[in-house]
This record gives sequence, C-alpha cells and structure tokens, in this order.
Amino acid sequence: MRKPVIAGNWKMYKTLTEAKDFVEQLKGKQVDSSKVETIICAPALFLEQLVHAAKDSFISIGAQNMHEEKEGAFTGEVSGPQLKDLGVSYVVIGHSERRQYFNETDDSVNKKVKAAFENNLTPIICVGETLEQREQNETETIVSNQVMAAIEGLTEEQLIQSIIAYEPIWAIGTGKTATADDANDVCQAIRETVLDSFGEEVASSLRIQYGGSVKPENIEELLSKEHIDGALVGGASLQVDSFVKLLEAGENV
Ligand SMILES: O=C(CO)COP(=O)(O)O
Repeated sequence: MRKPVIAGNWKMYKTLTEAKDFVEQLKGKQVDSSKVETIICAPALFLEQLVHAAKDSFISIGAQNMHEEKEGAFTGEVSGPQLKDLGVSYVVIGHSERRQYFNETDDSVNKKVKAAFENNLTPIICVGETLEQREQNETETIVSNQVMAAIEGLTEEQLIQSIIAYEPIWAIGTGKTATADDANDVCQAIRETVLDSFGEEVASSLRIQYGGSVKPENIEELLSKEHIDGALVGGASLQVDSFVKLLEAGENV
C-alpha cells in the first residue's frame, strides 16, 4: 500500500517567528509517521531553522522551488546543493503559481526535477489544468502531457521516489475543490500515463497527491479514492489545528 503523504505549501506566508512556533507546536502532536508522511514546504529563508526545529520528529522540510543549475550568476535564486546542504529533503517543482507568474515551462520543470535528484532531493512535481482547459474537456490530455514532460529521462527508481501533485488551477485558493471522483479520475489518468511508459511496478508505487482547497471537511473523501495518495495543501496548512486534522485523516486511510 502507498503511504499517504500530506504536504503543506506555505507559499509566501508566515514570518520566521511564526514558522518556528508552528513547528514547535506541531512537534508536540501525536502523529504516527509509519501511517502518514508529513512535509512542510516553507519559504527558503526559513529552511535552515525549520530543519533544525524538526530534527528527530515526524516532520520533514521541503523547499518550494529550486534553480536547475548547481551554481552560477542567477541573482536571487537557490540551488539544489544549497538546499541539500541545509538538510532539506523535498522540493516542490512546477507549481502553477511559478508556471503562471515566473515563466516556468515543462522544459524547465524537467530540468529542475533532474537537478533535484542530482542533489538527493525528492521532487513534488505539480501539474494541473486551467478552468478553460477543463471546460474544453482537455484536462486529461493537458495533465498527461505535463507529467510526461516533467518525468522525461528519469529512471524507474527516481520515478518511484517522486511525488506528483495534481492541482487544478481553478481550485487553488478559491474554495472550489474538484469533486473527489473528478480528482480521482485525473490521478488515475496520470497513473495510466506512467504505466504506459514505465510499467506496472512504477505506476503502482508512484504517489499522487491532490491539491486545491483541501481542508479538514473534504480530505477524508479525497483520500478514500483509489488513486489519491495524499494532499498538497495551501491555506489549511497554515494553522496547526487544521493541519493536524489533515494528518489525522492521512493516518486513518
Ligand atoms: O496551491 C496549493 C498547494 O500547493 C493549494 O492551495 P490551497 O489549498 O490554498 O487551495
């Protein structure tokens, strides 16, 4: 069975003081890491201190982006070796906000995914369609193409380790969630895409999260679906109480 993975994506929220306080409070909660994997993807500024705060706990720390080059004259960017050196374990790659506001493309996403593996970072690879694409019934084609582009050139072992997050853009931060059945259908299409190219073992091991207005009220139904193995959560990951409820739902799958 695939272990559920619940990841908070804090985006550009929280100060360092608030972030450390959150991790200290969360550490005090009883969460069974054999049943659910817990990740917090925080602003790059806080990663070092959060890795330290989360040491020897059930919490893993992730970044929200990285540059594909290992070093160079890229003002304001953060590299894989820099993240790895801080003790970061995960990195979100290709979030729709980065595709939309920072010109990330399928090609740059693929380069970043490969750079993540070169630095022993596990990528959380984000894909998802716009409302217009959904209304034109293009969702599965768009999402499958994004997945194929992102994972091009990966080994089977790398893909098994990867996490894919299906986040319909129209559901992010809007309060609109895809129905659990719709989300499951797209996650199934992603798994079938992987099956066609990489075979049964990889496809059945790959963990696929849903993201987009996930909250304590809807997570149980989402996680009850066959192809949804966790959630990538924005708003509801910012408060300890609601995040813990999401983790509890993960433990109880
Ligand atoms: O973008 C998201 C997580 O990466 C989803 O954000 P919300 O949970 O706030 O809709």
